[in-house]
Amino acid sequence: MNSFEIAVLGGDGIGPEVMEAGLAVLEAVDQRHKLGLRFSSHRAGAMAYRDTGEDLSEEVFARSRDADAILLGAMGWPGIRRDDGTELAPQITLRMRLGLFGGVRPIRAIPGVPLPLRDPRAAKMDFVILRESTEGLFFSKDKGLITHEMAEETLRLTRPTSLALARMSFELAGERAARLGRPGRVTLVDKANVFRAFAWLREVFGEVAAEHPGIVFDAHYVDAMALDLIRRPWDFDVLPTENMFGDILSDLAAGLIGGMGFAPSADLGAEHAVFQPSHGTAPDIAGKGLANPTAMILSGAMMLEWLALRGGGDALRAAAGEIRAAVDQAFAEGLRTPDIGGSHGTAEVGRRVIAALG
Ligand SMILES: NC(=O)C1=CN([C@@H]2O[C@H](COP(=O)(O)OP(=O)(O)OC[C@H]3O[C@@H](n4cnc5c(N)ncnc54)[C@H](O)[C@@H]3O)[C@@H](O)[C@H]2O)C=CC1
Ligand SMILES: CC(C)CC(=O)C(=O)O
Ligand SMILES: [Mg+2]
Repeated sequence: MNSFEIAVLGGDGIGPEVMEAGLAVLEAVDQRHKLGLRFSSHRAGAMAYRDTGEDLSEEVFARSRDADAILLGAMGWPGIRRDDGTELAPQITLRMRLGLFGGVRPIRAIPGVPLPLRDPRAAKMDFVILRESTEGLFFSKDKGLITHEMAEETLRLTRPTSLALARMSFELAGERAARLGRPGRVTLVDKANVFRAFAWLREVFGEVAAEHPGIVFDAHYVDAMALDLIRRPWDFDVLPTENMFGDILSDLAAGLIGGMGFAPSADLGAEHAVFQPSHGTAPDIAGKGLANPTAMILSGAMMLEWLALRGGGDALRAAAGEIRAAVDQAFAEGLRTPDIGGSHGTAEVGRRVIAALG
């Protein structure tokens, strides 16, 4: 029987709250399908830093690196800062140290969840932001030149990472085209009208596009994309983009499907992967049992699919599909979290999704 060691980093604020519901769902599918999931929890984040002086100790890093996959809640807390004034962000450290360049952030309208856009086509929204997560403007983290007179941060793109991102984009578009029965399309989101780095990135993507003639390739400026994600989000498929652009657009896109509580993510590298909601620690609702754990639950499903691709077998893929179907069914049957005007709290979401698993 397979056995998968999953490192669990609940983190801060609503992180551990949504993690509890996410783990309950994973344990339920594990029991049914005998997936061999073994969870070990570790402390990391802003509160760990406050209490121990380390936000991600070498020991926790090593246990996470050596696990088959990492589940992360959310980390950081506005009041807990480093000496330079920035917040603790061990999730960025994990992305950088484990080479998790591919930030996969799917945006899918869940049937029954009220959407802010009134156009009926909004119910068909199903696209993926592919946020490069180790370079771009975030490359400059802790390296910026800050003096009394100026502050300078640097955006860097490298050829190996850009090629890897392009390949991931076209592979994802190919898989989605086969699954959704529609032509695949990769739309690079950049600012090539102003920065040569992005004109260069278009060329790198063009090289990979030439190897995938069945997939449409085009590019869109990021400011226009912010507009079009509000105006016609149903027209898009796979949207690779630079780290900072992806960070911003993925929150905007989460707003299109009901809020941060519905937006899962996976940070993928060649060897390692972190699965976490796109949201943060939500200090405004932390500790009240109000957080919507759907994003965490769906991130767990993404983890099962990734383990399946790494030789884990079809049971994992089936379990991921069951989780997604159970989430859809629970909302279709009236589950309503506080972020969409309902009153069903974090634990209730977990219970209803588990009940919908059948
Ligand atoms: N990956 C991570 O661990 C991330 C960590 N952060 C950190 O989290 C802290 C708070 O950041 P914010 O800018 O407030 O972003 P946030 O994502 O925590 O919250 C933004 C808004 O979305 C709501 N929200 C977020 N998750 C929700 C959920 N599951 N259910 C219902 N509502 C939800 C919050 O209540 C808030 O109104 C900061 O310290 C930030 O650095 C922020 C983003 C991602
Ligand atoms: C600390 C942040 C960079 C995390 C974040 O906003 C994200 O992962 O989207
Ligand atoms: Mg973000």
